[in-house]
This record gives sequence, C-alpha cells and structure tokens, in this order.
Amino acid sequence: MIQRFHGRDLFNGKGGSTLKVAVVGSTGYGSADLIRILESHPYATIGALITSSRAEEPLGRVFPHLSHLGYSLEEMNIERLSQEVEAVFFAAPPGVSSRWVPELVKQGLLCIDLAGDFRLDSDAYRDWYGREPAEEEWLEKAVYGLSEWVPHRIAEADLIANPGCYPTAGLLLLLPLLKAKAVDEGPLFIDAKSGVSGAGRGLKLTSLFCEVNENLFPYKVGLHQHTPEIERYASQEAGRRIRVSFTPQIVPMNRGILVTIYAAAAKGWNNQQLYDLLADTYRDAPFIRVRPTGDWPRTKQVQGSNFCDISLRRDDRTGAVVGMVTIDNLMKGAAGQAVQNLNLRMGWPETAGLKMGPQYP
Ligand SMILES: NC(=O)C1=CN([C@@H]2O[C@H](COP(=O)(O)OP(=O)(O)OC[C@H]3O[C@@H](n4cnc5c(N)ncnc54)[C@H](OP(=O)(O)O)[C@@H]3O)[C@@H](O)[C@H]2O)C=CC1
Ligand SMILES: CC(=O)N[C@@H](CCC(=O)OP(=O)(O)O)C(=O)O
Repeated sequence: MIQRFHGRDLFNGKGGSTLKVAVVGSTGYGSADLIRILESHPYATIGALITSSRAEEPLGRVFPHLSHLGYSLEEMNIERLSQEVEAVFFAAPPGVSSRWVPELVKQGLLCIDLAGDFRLDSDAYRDWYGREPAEEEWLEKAVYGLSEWVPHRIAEADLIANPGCYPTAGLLLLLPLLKAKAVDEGPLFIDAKSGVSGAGRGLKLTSLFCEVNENLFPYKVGLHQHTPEIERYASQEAGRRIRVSFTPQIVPMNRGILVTIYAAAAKGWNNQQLYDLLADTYRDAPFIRVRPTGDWPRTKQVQGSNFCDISLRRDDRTGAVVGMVTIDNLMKGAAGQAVQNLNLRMGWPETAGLKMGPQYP
C-alpha cells in the first residue's frame, strides 16, 4: 500500500512493503511503548533505535522485557537515518527534537515529536520551558496532533507536535464544551492526577518508591508547562481567550491519568444535552469512549491501551459541570497517540497497531 502526499512518496521503498521508522530516545518509557506498538503494527517496522547514551548496546540490555527483539541501539547519524527510514519519532526531553527536526524534514522524513518543542509559540515556550524555542518557521510548520480534532491537518503534516499527556486528556473533554459554548467563560479548573511513569525513566527524587508509595502530592501548581498548551488550543477552539487553573498531582501508580475539570454550565444546558454533545462529537472516534453519567472512568479501564474514557455530570444544585477523563499517559498521552497520528498521516486505518485492549485487572 503506497500513500502519496504533496506529490511526494513517503513510502519510497526503504522498508519494502512497510514504512520504516526510527525512534529517538530509545532508552525511555515513551520509546518502550513505541517499540511495543510498532512491533505489531501491520504497515510500519522499526528501522533504527537512536540513543544518546547507549549506542551499540542490544535493546534487551536496556529493556530486558524486550530482549526477544534483535535490535541494537545506535547513535544519531542524519545521513544514515535519512537513507534507512521514512519517519522518526522523538521521545526525548525538550530541546532534542528542535535540534534535529529541521534537517530531517528537509531530507524528506516525517517527524513526530512527543516532547513539547513544537506545541507552543516562541514566547510561551521560552517562558514555560525556560529554553530557547525552535525557529519560527518550524513552529509554524508543526501541526498540533490532537488526533480526533484535526485529522485532516495531521494527514498533510511533515512535522507533528504530539500533545502533552495532561493536555490530551483535558482538551478532549474541554474542546467540545467550549466549541458549543456549553460552559461559561471565566477560569476553568483542572485537577489532574498522574502515575509516576509520566515523569520518565530518569532518576528523580519524586519518582522514588519511598516518596510515592502510600503518598499523593501536588507539584508545579499553577506553574506546569502544560498550562499554556491547554490554554492555547482551548482558546483557538473557543474563539476567545481561555484561562485554566491547573493542578497536577502524582499518585502511586505506574501508569494512568485522571483529569477532573470543573466549570459553570452555560444557561440552557442540561445533563442530557451535555452528554449528547460529547457522544455526538466522538461518535466516529474509535478511541474515545463516552460513558453515561455516573459511570465514572477509572484509570485501570484504559491501562495499556489507546482509549480515552470520558464522563460528566451537571450538578443541578450548583450549576457546575464536573467532567472526568482517563487515559494511559504513555499510550493516548504519548506513544499511542503518536502512532495514531502516523496512521492518520499515512492514510492507514486509525487503529492500525493500536487494537490492543486495556490490561485488566
Ligand atoms: N512519560 C510520559 O507519560 C510522557 C512523556 N512525554 C514526553 O515524551 C518525551 C519522552 O518521555 P519519556 O520517555 O517518559 O522520558 P524518559 O526520561 O523515560 O526518556 C527520555 C529519553 O531521552 C533520551 N535523552 C535524555 N536526555 C537526552 C539528551 N540530553 N539528549 C538526547 N537524548 C536524551 C534518553 O534516551 P537515550 O539515552 O537512549 O538517548 C532518555 O531515555 C519527553 O519529552 C516527555 O516529556 C509526553 C507525554 C507523556
Ligand atoms: C508525572 C510527571 O512528572 N509528568 C510530567 C509530564 C511531562 C511531560 O510530558 O512533559 P512535556 O509534555 O512538557 O514534554 C510533568 O508533569 O512534567
């Protein structure tokens, strides 16, 4: 199956009948899930696993659970990469993708970035990430890859900025409400809880067993770098400036995000109408499961899958809308959505490689 976009053949034969892809940041958690997904993808195969720290080591030494795969890690070499693969996933910290993406895209490779380098405008990136942004030209070129909202734009993109984990969950609930003007203007309150893998595989004090076990704690309250990302894309959809008050917290789980959003219902919207709005919006979205009011989502019900479960209730006593969303931070929040975006870009079925159900219990 060969897909052509912009008159350019992305499937140029490097992988035979499949698209060859590379993963950058191969020793991290995001990469582990990318590799897991890609190994059973019907149209994509792994062409290179790029590392900045463990070149020439077998994958099985980095991830023993993947030792049945025969890959070795290699260091970045643009020339070799552009001959060997057609697409590159960046699963590395901020600052890495913006260094390599321009050259790779110029060489004709599709780039999908799991980090935040291409999600914000330059001022916001500087302010919230405390680093120099990518060049304006590349920020403009990037398409924000919230798969369900802009599939046609993703299908044409050469550079896809995969959304952050919290923004994915928050926006999938907020955007329909804002677009339909079903909630009032004014600050929106987002309470978010994440499993520890959200912080990556690197050594961090707040990821240590003794710190997280039997514990639950907030961090970066009002200061989290996903705040401007949520505000930017919520404002675009609402057609007005949206402000969010965002409180992330760590819970003692490996995976999973539960986001709770509090807003005031706009006049005239009852519970059934709000539910219908979500159900209609996501009627054809294979990964979004809108649950009836009262059937609140739980993180375990999406664990290991690309599903996003959503539910809400309009509290008639207060007029507040309480909405809840769960995703697996490493799947719909990172690697899963990145592959969903690859599928959209290539014109493949959106669920290709992503049909695994949640792992339960
Ligand atoms: N964890 C999550 O739930 C989510 C993560 N993200 C984002 O995805 C990206 C990857 O996250 P995750 O896999 O969790 O992170 P990890 O910390 O687990 O892995 C990141 C990998 O990046 C590479 N790396 C680290 N420092 C550098 C450097 N200075 N230069 C080049 N490469 C470096 C390392 O791989 P190597 O040594 O092989 O180069 C490292 O293992 C991050 O930007 C993260 O913010 C987005 C959504 C959710
Ligand atoms: C639990 C936890 O620590 N989560 C991370 C998620 C960060 C992330 O994914 O960062 P970018 O989207 O900015 O790349 C955090 O809150 O910083």
